[in-house]
Amino acid sequence: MHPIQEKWTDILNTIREEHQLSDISFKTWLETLTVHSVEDNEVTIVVPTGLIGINYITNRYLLPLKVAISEATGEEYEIALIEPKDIPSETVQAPSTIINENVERANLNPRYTFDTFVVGSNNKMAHAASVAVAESPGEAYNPLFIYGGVGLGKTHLMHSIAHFILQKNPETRVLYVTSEIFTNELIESIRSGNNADMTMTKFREKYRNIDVLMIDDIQFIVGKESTQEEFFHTFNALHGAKKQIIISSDKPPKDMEILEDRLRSRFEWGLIVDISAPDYETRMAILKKKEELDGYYIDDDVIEYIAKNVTSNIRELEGSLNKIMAFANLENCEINLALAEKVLKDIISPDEEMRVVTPEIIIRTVAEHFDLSASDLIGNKRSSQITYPRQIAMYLCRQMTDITLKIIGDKLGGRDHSTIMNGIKRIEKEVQYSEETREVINILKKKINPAKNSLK
Ligand SMILES: Nc1ncnc2c1ncn2[C@@H]1O[C@H](COP(=O)(O)OP(=O)(O)OP(=O)(O)O)[C@@H](O)[C@H]1O
Repeated sequence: MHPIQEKWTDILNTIREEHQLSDISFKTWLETLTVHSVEDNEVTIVVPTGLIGINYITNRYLLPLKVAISEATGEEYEIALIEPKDIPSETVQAPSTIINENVERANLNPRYTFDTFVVGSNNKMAHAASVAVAESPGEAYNPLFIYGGVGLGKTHLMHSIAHFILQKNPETRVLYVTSEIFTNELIESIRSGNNADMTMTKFREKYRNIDVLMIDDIQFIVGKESTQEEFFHTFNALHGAKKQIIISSDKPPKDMEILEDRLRSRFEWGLIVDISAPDYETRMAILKKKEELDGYYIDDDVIEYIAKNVTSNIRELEGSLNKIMAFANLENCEINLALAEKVLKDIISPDEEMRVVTPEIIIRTVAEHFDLSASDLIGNKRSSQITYPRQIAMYLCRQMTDITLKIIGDKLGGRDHSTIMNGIKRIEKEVQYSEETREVINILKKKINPAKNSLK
């Protein structure tokens, strides 16, 4: 073993001490580095966070690394940073996170910290980019645009960034809002003139007088002209003043069809990272983390059963575990595989005979999937959070049952057949161009009729 490899931990710890690195910085950027080889005075170091990590380390830690290596060995070395994919035989540890116990802020979920975020192959880049932004808001990547499917951890990452920034500097003005809140406040300020709690001046003060703006689920401003217009000016004001902007969405800017081009191009100025569905190992790790955080003890076969069968949505993965715990508490019974199978039979039932699919099953399943109630879908509310699931229900009723448009309309709150037709057409179109919608449809079909629609 080369002396640099022997002394590697000490070299990293020297940098940590001399530069007074926080635990999260150290664990994300340095502790995960491994020395691949040392040849002709060049040290090749593997960076598990890929290109994001390589850029970040080059800017921040290259010199400290050179100095620490030269202090430890008495010789000067050049450094080459490579991605793990360039050394296929190497296994590299994923970056981990730290305990960060004391952060609790209004509007932020206290549990959504880097510490409780499990890093896996599905979110490694998004996590690394988030840590980089948390460490140097307004400098590293601006805006940071995080996209991915439903319930995959975008909000969790955004809150983690906010907690981290506030913990390091409690004076920082961090604002986290959903795009729905942004839109509602804008509407209120326009509608109410100067007599309201939220006048236009107050609205602009609120959104422009801050250091970090986080807008969750930006897809909901698509198609809303005045919201896009105001957001465009908010964006420019903040970005021009080097304030950090973090945006989440269910799809990348290029796939947001009716987004104004000038906004799309701004979203593409910084860094765009995605979060995909977790693999089996990550699902296991997330369940174990939850078990640890909630102080449960659950047999591995139960955890494995959930991880194997609930594959595409982390909210649902956690929900499955919660459901089992709640049932066991209520019934005061032991948590075992048989109980898990019983409690989760609506979600997971691979061996079940093909069930008869009814519109009621479809409506209930779609509502649950989107965290709504069946009466939301049947009712008259027309917000996009409800319209989209309602149209999905129309589409699935058409696809999975033999009933007529008229009966689908009756089941969905007495809607007429042209409304149903339009809803079905919209989803048919989305299925063609949106991978996201295709995925949602697949998941729902599997939930509605697991025996017929198995997912990988
Ligand atoms: N990598 C992870 N480690 C631990 N928990 C996770 C991870 N990813 C997601 N979760 C958990 O899954 C749940 C859903 O995550 P979150 O709300 O962040 O998803 P989202 O992508 O914002 O969803 P939506 O598209 O509905 O807004 C949360 O309870 C979150 O803590």
